[in-house]
Amino acid sequence: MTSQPNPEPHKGFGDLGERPWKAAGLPAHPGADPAAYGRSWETLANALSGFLDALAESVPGRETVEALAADLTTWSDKLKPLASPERDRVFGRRTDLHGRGQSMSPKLVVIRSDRDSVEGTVHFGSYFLGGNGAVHGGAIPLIFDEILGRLANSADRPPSRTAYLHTDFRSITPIGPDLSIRAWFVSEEGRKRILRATIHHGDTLCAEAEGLFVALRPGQP
Ligand SMILES: CCCCCCCC/C=C\CCCCCCCC(=O)SCCNC(=O)CCNC(=O)[C@H](O)C(C)(C)COP(=O)(O)OP(=O)(O)OC[C@H]1O[C@@H](n2cnc3c(N)ncnc32)[C@H](O)[C@@H]1OP(=O)(O)O
Repeated sequence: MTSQPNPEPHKGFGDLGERPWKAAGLPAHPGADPAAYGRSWETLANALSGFLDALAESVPGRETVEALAADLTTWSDKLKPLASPERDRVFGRRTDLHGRGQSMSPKLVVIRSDRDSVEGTVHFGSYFLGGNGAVHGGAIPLIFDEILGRLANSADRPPSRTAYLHTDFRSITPIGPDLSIRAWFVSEEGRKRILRATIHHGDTLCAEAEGLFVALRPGQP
């Protein structure tokens, strides 16, 4: 399987657009216009991730904790009235940005992608600490589902969902450094797409995964 690298690899990588909703038989929906935000949504997503890392690392005094809780509550109260249906939301839907404009999984920086494979870097901040400098064992399948799921749904393929995701933890995945991440198609037969991925720190294999993604039948959520 060979194809040309995408010159702007993160732009639209795994962008499902309206396909999931169409597959589920829902009408097209305008959604939020990413262009309306300029770079500000990216700045917000970076600030949010940076905040979570700083909070995870800090040992603040009681006054700071109380002030922070009050500030966060003020922002939640401002945002709650702006809640919108899933298809209109921006958080996690900005596939034109590295990291999709969200903080739930670490930022995936796509360096190269084509129809059947993708390569990039991932960096786990302190927010994703399990213990003793190693990434939490649940955060690793999270980034594997992200990269495999996006690749499985790339290049105008009909939307699919993860049926299984098998992860092998080969050595600790360190918090802090940029790690190399790679994913590729193994096979694509009927509705079944099998893909694999690896995470390396330098030459050390940290973790590897295999996922089965099954294309949704019409009306499947
Ligand atoms: C659509 C996405 C919408 C997102 C839109 C937002 C845009 C944001 C942009 C970017 C996002 C980033 C990207 C992330 C992507 C992440 C994706 C996920 O994590 S999805 C959440 C976790 N997964 C579930 O919740 C699935 C729950 N399970 C199901 O819904 C069904 O089980 C499903 C659809 C997977 C299959 O069910 P059946 O009834 O349609 O099909 P059957 O007949 O069971 O299976 C078909 C074939 O697959 C095999 N199969 C199914 N499950 C298997 C398994 N666990 N192990 C082995 N084989 C399995 C079967 O044996 C069968 O094979 P034979 O045709 O007989 O050869």
